[in-house]
Amino acid sequence: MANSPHGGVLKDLFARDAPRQSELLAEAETLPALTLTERHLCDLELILNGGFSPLEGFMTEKDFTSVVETLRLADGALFSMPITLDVDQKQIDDLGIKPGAKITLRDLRDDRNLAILTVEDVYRPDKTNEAVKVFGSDDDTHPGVKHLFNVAKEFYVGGKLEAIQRLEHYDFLELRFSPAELRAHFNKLGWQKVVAFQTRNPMHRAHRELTVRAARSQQANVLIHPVVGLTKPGDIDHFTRVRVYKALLPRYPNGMGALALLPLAMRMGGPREALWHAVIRKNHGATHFIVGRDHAGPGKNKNGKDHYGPYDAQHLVQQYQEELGIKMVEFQEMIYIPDRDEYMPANEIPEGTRTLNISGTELRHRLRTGKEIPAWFSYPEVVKVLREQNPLPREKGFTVFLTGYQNSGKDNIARALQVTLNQDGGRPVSMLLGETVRHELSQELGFTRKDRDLNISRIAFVASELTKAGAAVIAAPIAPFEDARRQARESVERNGNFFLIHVATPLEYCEKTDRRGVYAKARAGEIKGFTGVDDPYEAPVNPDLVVDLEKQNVRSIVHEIILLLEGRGLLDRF
Ligand SMILES: Nc1ncnc2c1ncn2[C@@H]1O[C@H](COP(=O)(O)OS(=O)(=O)O)[C@@H](OP(=O)(O)O)[C@H]1O
Repeated sequence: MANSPHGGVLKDLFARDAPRQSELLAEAETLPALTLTERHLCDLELILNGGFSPLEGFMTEKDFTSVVETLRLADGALFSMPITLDVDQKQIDDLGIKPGAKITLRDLRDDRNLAILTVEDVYRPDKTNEAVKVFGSDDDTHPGVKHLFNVAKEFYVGGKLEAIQRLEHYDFLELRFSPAELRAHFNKLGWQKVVAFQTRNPMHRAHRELTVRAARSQQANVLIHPVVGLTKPGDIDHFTRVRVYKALLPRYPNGMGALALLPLAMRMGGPREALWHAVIRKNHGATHFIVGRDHAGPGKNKNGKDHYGPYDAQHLVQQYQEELGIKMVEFQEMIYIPDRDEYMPANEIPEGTRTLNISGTELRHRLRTGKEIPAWFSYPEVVKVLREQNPLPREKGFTVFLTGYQNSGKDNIARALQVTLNQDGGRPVSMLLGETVRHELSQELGFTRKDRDLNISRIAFVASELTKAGAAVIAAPIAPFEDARRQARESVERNGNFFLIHVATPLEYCEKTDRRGVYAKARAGEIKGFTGVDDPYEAPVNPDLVVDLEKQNVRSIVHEIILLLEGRGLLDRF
């Protein structure tokens, strides 16, 4: 049997309200609707499916104050994290949010109505007190504090919820289990004891050894229960992590491990967060919960010290585990002993034993540079997933952006560069010549500054998307304005390397060698606002390379560009 839910009853509001779904759907259409943020959606999903049992809605002022001050709801049940719905004055006025009113809660991603909230109260929290009591300080280097002060709105709305329909997910559906589903799963498997492991990071061999040991010590099974809602800014995206967990799962002894995803919005609240995590795992049927060193820690504070002591979280969970009815398993750091080719808990290793470790920084370095990641540290199938997510420079796209006067030779350089890159292979090469873009993307645009800027921003958008997809992009518009070129760089650099090449062939030379007679027409006033004649060209301030076709030939210029690309490892073969 799975562990009993916190408070004895699983508050599965989806199940409770399912018989009234059509009625609630119709009612929701008639009510003012509040569009929820990503964070609200995570909280809502876990209130509606019972992950936050015994909650049946967002906290009223009475519950909020009690949780902040005493780690308990007003009725005395343990609950360490405030779960609040924040709104601003305009939303209160526009939607008529007041005690007794009903509000539809809507999904920002697809506009579906998810729940109806019956407002009990609207209150203005003391955020500084909340930060200090919940997170331990008002230092906004803490992501939870930062959210509270900079993102959360001024008022909280408390009240009970009625569930209309589930949030739609499109990724890893087979791994998304509600508490009821997970409990049924454990019961089906006959699992009596389940040790839950919380994580927001990829898992390597040390984590596998640790969880297996934890399970064996309790004669239990393991639930890998990673957070796929919101984690710490800068974390590895959940898509990659879930692929890692899936790759790791077969490495557990036969039938020992299960994997389920938790759509939680973490607050990085250390001890209080650990206790909250334990409640959530109990609601999902776990009997044991692993709490490690610096559990849900947010990192360093403004004085460069950790926000929490390394074992604060363990101490708090320990204090309440009996009352809560879920047993904490302490996470001992697992260290590799090369002479025995095995992992051991840090506190059991005899002094003087040779050990090996790879730090997070070192791992990132090895992934970036393609250096070996040994099998004692991680399984090859896990490393493969991480490598796919950290392509080496030679596997990444880039953009070469040539700017210069009409007939400066930029188009010829672009074509010769295209041939050279095609010869070497490895990536698709995409050309965005000024003329092609004007014909395919910007037919309606003229040559005012506004139109030229819009033309360049379209080129930048396409170049950026192609760069993301791994192509070598060669763009060659006149692009006479610094600002537009800078924005193009910013846009592409979100996805890969950007090289600005100033084709600085002097205007006189461009004009002298113009076989198409375009400059002559511009001089004669037949073309107005022509760059170099009666419209400005701002020379780039920080080009990556300056070339000049009056002094160099196309071949030597292309060679210079190739050297530039090589210098960044983009053309490496090995
Ligand atoms: N007023 C004016 N100023 C500059 N250029 C003009 C103008 N009118 C037409 N053309 C022809 O349009 C081509 C340049 O367009 P671009 O898209 O590269 O210019 S920009 O980057 O948007 O400023 C370029 O053509 P190609 O040389 O065939 O590319 C110009 O000859």
